[in-house]
Amino acid sequence: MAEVRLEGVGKRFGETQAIAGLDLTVGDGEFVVLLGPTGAGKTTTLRLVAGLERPDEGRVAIGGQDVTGVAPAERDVCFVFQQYSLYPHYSVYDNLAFPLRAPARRLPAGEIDKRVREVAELLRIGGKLKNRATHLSGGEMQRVAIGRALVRRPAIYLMDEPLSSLDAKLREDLRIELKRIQRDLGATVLYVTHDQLEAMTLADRIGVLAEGRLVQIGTPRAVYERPDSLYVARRLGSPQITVLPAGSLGVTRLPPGTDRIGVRAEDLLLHQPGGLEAEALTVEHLGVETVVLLRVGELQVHALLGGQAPLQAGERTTVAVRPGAALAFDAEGRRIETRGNDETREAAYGT
Ligand SMILES: Nc1ncnc2c1ncn2[C@@H]1O[C@H](COP(=O)(O)OP(=O)(O)OP(=O)(O)O)[C@@H](O)[C@H]1O
Repeated sequence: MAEVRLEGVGKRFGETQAIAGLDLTVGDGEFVVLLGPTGAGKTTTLRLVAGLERPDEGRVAIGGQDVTGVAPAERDVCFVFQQYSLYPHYSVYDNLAFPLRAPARRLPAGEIDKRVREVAELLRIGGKLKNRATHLSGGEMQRVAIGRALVRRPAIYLMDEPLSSLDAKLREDLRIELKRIQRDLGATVLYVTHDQLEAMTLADRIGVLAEGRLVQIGTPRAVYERPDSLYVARRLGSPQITVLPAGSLGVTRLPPGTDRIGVRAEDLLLHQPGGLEAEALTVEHLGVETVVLLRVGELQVHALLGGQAPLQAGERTTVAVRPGAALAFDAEGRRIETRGNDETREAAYGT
């Protein structure tokens, strides 16, 4: 595995500046997830690393070697796409073995067999090795597609929403497996997803893209708790952060220049003596937590309560923001950091 570095990379398609001034390093053995809305440049970033696109400016280095002008086949990368691309007439075994049988690799048959069986076990398709690829469920096919990448040991795995075509349960299982496998192999991964749960749980660092620019990169916790901007704050958190004019919801201790506040759903406390009058508009019981949409005067805010909260739609309650938990943003949507604020926040969470 190896470090991958993009320096000052720009890529334009006609009028569209898909990527601009991108500096990004994925450390050796690191799992970096790219997040961003559609068209932000996530796939283009992967394609630039793979060599499927040439940058207009800047350079790409893999393991310290400048590969900007190197053809995809000569780059030591492995791409996993959203949709499985298998050889339909081959068995699962042969699909998995295929990348290892390339003449250039010159791997002994015993070594190929060992790797295929190891990866098949990891992905729990060991019992299906003799099946034709077409005689598998969609989830099994995608496991084989991921397996075809994992049998190799490239400098970096590039994964473009590899789990998005799977059902929720399988997605969760494979997410956990993928993280374990990545740790075991010490693999370097650059991964694209729209799924913030995947981003939060898989990533060592999350990079947030906006219109081809990397607007923030950091650990999932740092990006969630200390987003640089409203744009980033809105990318993580379910339900989404509520953004309100400064002075809303009784939050008064705010730094100078605060234009809007952001309140995470888990930072709203219900049944608070002295809190603001509120009405529950909808109550969603999700098992481990309950999502409540509250009307507070003219405003609507989402609250997230632990467990099965004994609250019903139409019920009245009182609400307050956890002291120090509101995020402050200026008129341009940049977060204003104040020591006092962050200390209070830490005190509020006991961290
Ligand atoms: N081959 C191409 N020709 C023209 N425009 C392109 C091409 N590839 C990408 N683009 C444009 O570049 C921008 C970035 O595209 P990209 O596919 O990287 O976004 P993305 O963040 O991966 O989006 P999504 O989440 O929808 O996959 C978009 O505006 C897209 O329309």
